[in-house]
Amino acid sequence: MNTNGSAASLGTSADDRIQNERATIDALDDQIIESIKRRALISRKIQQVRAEEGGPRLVLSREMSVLEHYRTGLGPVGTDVAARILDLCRGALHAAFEVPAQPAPAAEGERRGT
Ligand SMILES: C=C(O[C@@H]1C=C(C(=O)O)C=C[C@H]1O)C(=O)O
Repeated sequence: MNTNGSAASLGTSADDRIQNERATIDALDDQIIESIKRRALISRKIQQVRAEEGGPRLVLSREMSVLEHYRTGLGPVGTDVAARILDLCRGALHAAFEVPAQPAPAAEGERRGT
């Protein structure tokens, strides 16, 4: 098995083409990752503004139109993609990237050593 995932050895030009295309894929993946992070930050700002005004953090009707947007763009699988992205924007991404790992505060009895 070579680095291109093929047991047969490919010609140099095929190898080069694959490496070039993979560089493009990696660059596109970087853009997708950055876009998801940026989306999550903006989504969180909107959720915070609404919460500060006493509203709900999440709005189902808006989420339905986001799902529909992805379904229109990507077909049925777009709904799954959108669902995962919405999930990340509800907090999973912030939890993974921004909340420093801290030990849970000690319970009352533990602090007193009782
Ligand atoms: C960002 C918003 O708030 C929440 C997050 C959404 C999102 O990440 O797209 C959509 C609806 C809301 O549940 C919004 O209302 O636009």
